[in-house]
Amino acid sequence: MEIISEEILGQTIRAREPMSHKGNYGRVCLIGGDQHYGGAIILASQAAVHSGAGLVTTATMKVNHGPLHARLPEAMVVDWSESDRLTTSIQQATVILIGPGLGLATDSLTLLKRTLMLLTKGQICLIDGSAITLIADYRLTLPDGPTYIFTPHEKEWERLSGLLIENQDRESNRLSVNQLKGIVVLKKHRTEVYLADGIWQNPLGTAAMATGGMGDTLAGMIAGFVAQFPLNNAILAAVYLHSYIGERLGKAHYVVLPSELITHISSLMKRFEGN
Ligand SMILES: NC(=O)C1=CN([C@@H]2O[C@H](COP(=O)(O)OP(=O)(O)OC[C@H]3O[C@@H](n4cnc5c(N)ncnc54)[C@H](O)[C@@H]3O)[C@@H](O)[C@H]2O)[C@@H](O)CC1
Ligand SMILES: Nc1ncnc2c1ncn2[C@@H]1O[C@H](COP(=O)(O)OP(=O)(O)O)[C@@H](O)[C@H]1O
Ligand SMILES: [Mg+2]
Repeated sequence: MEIISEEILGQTIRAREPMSHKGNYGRVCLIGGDQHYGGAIILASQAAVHSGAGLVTTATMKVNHGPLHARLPEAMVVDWSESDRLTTSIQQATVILIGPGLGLATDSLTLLKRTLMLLTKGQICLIDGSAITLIADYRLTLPDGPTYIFTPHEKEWERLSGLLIENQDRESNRLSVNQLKGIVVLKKHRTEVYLADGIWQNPLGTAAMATGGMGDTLAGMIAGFVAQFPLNNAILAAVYLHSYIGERLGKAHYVVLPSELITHISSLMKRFEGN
């Protein structure tokens, strides 16, 4: 197992080409946010935009449209029950993130199944929060073709892998990850990233980050990073930078609010950008 270090940031976050445009920085489609958890998809969308994703579309329950637009006019919004528009947004996306605040209702399950069916080869699909729980509860199989990134916390990983939290050692995790045919970001105090060819541990992070919405924020950051940078490095850099900011803010704050962390992403990306 290797430890992620600060060099990953300069190696991954590149200075932008002068002639580039938003189309060069990925189209991210985020799906989630029911009537109870609108904040989760708002945070994920903000994190994707602040990480530099070129175009962001958020498919969420209609009740969340006003709040999302008020906080993040950069995002386009789709009513997740409008199936034609949703289909187009998913088909046009280079990166799809499903799960933050999706909820576990029948409609959410239907939406998840429809999304999975629409995915094609070359797309990157991040699976977080409720989407992980639904896949575990209903034993959904994921179509071959897309690249899958799961971002479970330990309890979600227990549901998905069948491994009790106390049995989640690296060897057992590796075997379960291999069966999933995806990348797993196992979130905890010292988050572990299971790539196809190795396991990486994040050395950063603090209990000041233990507050609702912090994982939704990480999911949005990973989505923004994989939309722009090479896959494995993008995941490692997003995980590292999320905790780097969290630790810095945690020195002066008892609790770090995800919405505050998000406001620091872009300035730190600028500080660490490589050529
Ligand atoms: N503002 C919002 O709208 C929020 C919405 N959220 C959404 O709520 C849905 C349910 O997610 P939750 O994670 O809250 O609920 P879950 O029921 O999936 O998991 C939370 C439980 O797991 C346990 N647990 C064990 N190890 C853990 C670890 N390392 N990290 C975190 N929890 C651990 C906790 O004690 C807790 O009881 C998701 O869709 C999520 O995106 C949450 O992110 C909270 C904030
Ligand atoms: N004690 C801690 N030390 C380091 N990181 C933490 C700690 N508690 C939470 N985090 C981080 O905060 C995030 C929490 O994710 P998650 O539980 O999915 O939150 P939510 O679903 O509420 O958004 C993860 O990235 C996790 O690593
Ligand atoms: Mg979560």
